[in-house]
Amino acid sequence: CDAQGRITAANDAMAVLAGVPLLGRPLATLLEAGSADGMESAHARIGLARHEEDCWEGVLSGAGGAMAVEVRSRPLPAASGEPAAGATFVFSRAARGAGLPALRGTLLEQAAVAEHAPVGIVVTLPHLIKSCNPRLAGMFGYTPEQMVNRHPVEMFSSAAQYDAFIEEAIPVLERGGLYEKAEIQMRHRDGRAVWCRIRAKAVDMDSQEAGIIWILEDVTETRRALVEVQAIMTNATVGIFFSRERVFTRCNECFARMFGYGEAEVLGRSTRLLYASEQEYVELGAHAYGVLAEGRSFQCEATMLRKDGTPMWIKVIGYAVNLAEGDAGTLIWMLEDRTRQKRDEEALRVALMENQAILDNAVLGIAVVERGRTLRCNRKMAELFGRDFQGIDGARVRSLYPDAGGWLAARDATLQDFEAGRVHMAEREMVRGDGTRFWARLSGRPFDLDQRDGRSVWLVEDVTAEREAADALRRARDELELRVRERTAELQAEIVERRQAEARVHHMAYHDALTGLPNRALLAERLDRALLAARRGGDRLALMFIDLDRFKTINDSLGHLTGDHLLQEVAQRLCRVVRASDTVARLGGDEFVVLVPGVREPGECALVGDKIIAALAEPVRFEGRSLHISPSIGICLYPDDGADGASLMRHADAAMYQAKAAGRNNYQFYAERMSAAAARHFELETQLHGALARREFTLLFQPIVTTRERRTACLEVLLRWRHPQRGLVGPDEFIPIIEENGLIVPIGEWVIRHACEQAVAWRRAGVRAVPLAVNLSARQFMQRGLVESVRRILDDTGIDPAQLEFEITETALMQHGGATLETLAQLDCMGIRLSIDDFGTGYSSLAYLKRFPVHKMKIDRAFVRDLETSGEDQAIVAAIMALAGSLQLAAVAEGVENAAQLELLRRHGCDYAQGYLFARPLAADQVPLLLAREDGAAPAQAAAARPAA
Ligand SMILES: Nc1nc2c(ncn2[C@@H]2O[C@@H]3COP(=O)(O)O[C@H]4[C@@H](O)[C@H](n5cnc6c(=O)[nH]c(N)nc65)O[C@@H]4COP(=O)(O)O[C@H]3[C@H]2O)c(=O)[nH]1
Repeated sequence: CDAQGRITAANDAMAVLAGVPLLGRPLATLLEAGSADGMESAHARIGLARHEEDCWEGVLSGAGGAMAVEVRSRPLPAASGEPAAGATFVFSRAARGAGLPALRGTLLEQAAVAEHAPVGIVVTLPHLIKSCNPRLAGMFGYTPEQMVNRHPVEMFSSAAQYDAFIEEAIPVLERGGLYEKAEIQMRHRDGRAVWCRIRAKAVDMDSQEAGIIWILEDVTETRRALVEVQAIMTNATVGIFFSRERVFTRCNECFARMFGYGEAEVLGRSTRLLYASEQEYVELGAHAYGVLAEGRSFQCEATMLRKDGTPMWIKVIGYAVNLAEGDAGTLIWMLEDRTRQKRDEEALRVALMENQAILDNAVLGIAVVERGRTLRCNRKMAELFGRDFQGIDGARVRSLYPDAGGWLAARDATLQDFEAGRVHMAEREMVRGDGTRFWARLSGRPFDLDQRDGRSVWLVEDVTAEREAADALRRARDELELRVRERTAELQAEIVERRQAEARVHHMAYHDALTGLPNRALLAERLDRALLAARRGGDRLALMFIDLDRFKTINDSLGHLTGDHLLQEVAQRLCRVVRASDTVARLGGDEFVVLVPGVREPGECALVGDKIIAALAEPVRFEGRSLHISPSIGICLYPDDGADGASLMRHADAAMYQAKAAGRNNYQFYAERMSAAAARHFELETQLHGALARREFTLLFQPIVTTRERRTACLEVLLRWRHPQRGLVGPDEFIPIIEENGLIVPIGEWVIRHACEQAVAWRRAGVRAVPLAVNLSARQFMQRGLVESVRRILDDTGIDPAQLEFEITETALMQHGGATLETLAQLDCMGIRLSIDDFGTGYSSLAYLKRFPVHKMKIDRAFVRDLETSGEDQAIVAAIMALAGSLQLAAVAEGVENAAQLELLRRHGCDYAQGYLFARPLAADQVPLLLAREDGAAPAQAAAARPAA
């Protein structure tokens, strides 16, 4: 027995005594309780007999029944202080009285044992089977009777094998020893192999006839099982090892490979070498043995070490082979290297954890949806929808939409995309748990594109703020665009305005503000261009200088408004009569210029001149008045009259003055001599300015006489300019100039004053009182302060207003209608007489004439000059006389130079006449002489008749 009391070896006699398999069996189980003190008793005895032999009696309960035995025990040697490794026990039947009955009893017992022994027992004589028990006969397919006297060789595979066996066994047996063979292949009657373990002993060393007793144990099955186990062990893909008391007893190749040990390297060593620490070793052992002791298999996973120290994750399964043997039993361990799986699992676990972490920390809502329900979603999703995790998990997707319409639209669009194998992306309005809405950007895709109605994963992002920001941005952009558009429009308007302003400025710079006609600057440009073209083309061009006759009078008397209107009208008419290629320009005042390029011959210019005169002949109607205007036109030609613009302008101007001198309302072509006249004109104009102050003016007096008596009825006051170099200058030469430049007003006033003073002087000198007729130019007449000025002169001089007459030309009278009437009325009121000068040259309105408080009309010299030869003039004179008669006006004929004229005038009933026939204009000192002559009296003192001034 070993230290635990298990039988480790037994001899055949013992086997016969016991009649049961002994190996591994606790010895105590053979000893009847009470009689042999059981196992404890055996142990105790082994312990007591640690170092000494013992002898005791007990009862052996074997297969054949209870048997009194005497037991001698002897401990196996052990190191000092160590418990015994085991003990040998020698059982012998207790000698309870010797004698035949006892022997017979013994034989019977032995026979019974043999009969029931589970092992084969055979007694052989040399080469002959003497007897055998049924077990043995059965093992080889015979009955015991058939076995007796057979040659043992029949149980061997071959004679040679038999011989070798005998040769091996007999020497041992002959020495009295116990022959043992663990395994030998023998032959069944039917030829199949029977594997046996054999033990043999000579029955009696001294008697060969006693034979040899062989005990054969059929180990065929055991062996097959062992082979099978070995095959399993060899081919297993898991590591397998057997242990006993935590010591390796066996291991397979796989185990050796797994742990890096050679197979033989581990056998006999403690399984501790598999563990990293003592603690792990102890803990796993404690745990495993607890489970195994209950008859259950033990399973666990543990870290174990390879030989080289690398750890492995091992799945461990342990079985106890023989529970009855307790801790000393054999354990089978199967070890599976799950390191890689473990690693994979760990990686998977980490991946899952990472996934979870990603899901949990994702800034997007993430949900897995199947059949309209959320299967799973992350924390952000719950946050987005304001619903707890449980609430949203498994929620109907429909409930995340504010209404059925929104949900159906989303669902249909999703299906469409999924069916087309596309990811569905959209922004939709969704609803939170509390009912509030928000805009979400959704991105969904099916897990498996082949199963479109299967699971899908959705990413959800709250884009409300983003949309609001985008909206705000859009609005801001729209607003900005609007502002930009507005500003652009403003800028464009500004640019247009600026351009217009520039154009206006440009226009203003080059055009006359009143009429819109080109001004002097533009005219100069165009003239230069036209000259260039004419020079190149060898053409002629004409420059026509137009001055409006008596315009200044109209302007001063009727106001600028009327003057402006008149100028505008003239401008329009001029434009109408010229060609588009011609230029009509206004130089200022009443001066216009027409530039006519491409003139072939001077006759063309005459045609233009006629057209202009005709166009202006038509009166201009303005504020109830008919304004009569006429032009004086000077024409010059390039290259005939000048080669450059300046000289052409000068010459046209000169021609214009010539036209004025020629009685106005006509045109004159430039001639060389005109330049001299014009030069003279300018010279006079300059010199006239200081003439009054220099007392260069003087008055002449021309009598107006009665046609019958030729007696002076009146004296016309005629102005002369005593020019320092030129001598006396006639009014026809300078009156137009001072009318133009306005000096007529102060000079005219001087004339009235001086005439009155002269009249007073004559009065004082006793000269006959003859009324003085003073010419009033239109401009003078229309001057606002005229009446006051005359009144002042009357007051200052003390002249009798009845001694004063004013002569006003017909044209001047007719031009100014209502205002004229008022002035005339005021003068009439003051007692001053009025006469119409140059009657017949203007366009008198009878209606006006009737209303004017005039007393005389003077028949223009033009009608008198050829009176005696011109029937036409006579008819005119007759008509004027008839008119004067019907208006009860006195008529005065001017320019009567001969008696025939006088005669005719008389005949026509003209009472008064003026002309060289009677007297030329006289100096003041000659008047008293004339009057005295007429009166037939001595003339008054001329010196005394000079006015005081
Ligand atoms: N050939 C010819 N001429 C004759 C004859 N009898 C008189 N005359 C001229 O005829 C003009 C008559 O004066 P008017 O018709 O009022 O024409 C005047 C008058 O309209 C104007 N005038 C003269 N003095 C003044 C004045 O003090 N003030 C204004 N406003 N005009 C004046 O100047 C015009 C010319 O004056 P005058 O040169 O002095 O010329 C005078 C006179 O010398 C004649 O038989 N034959």
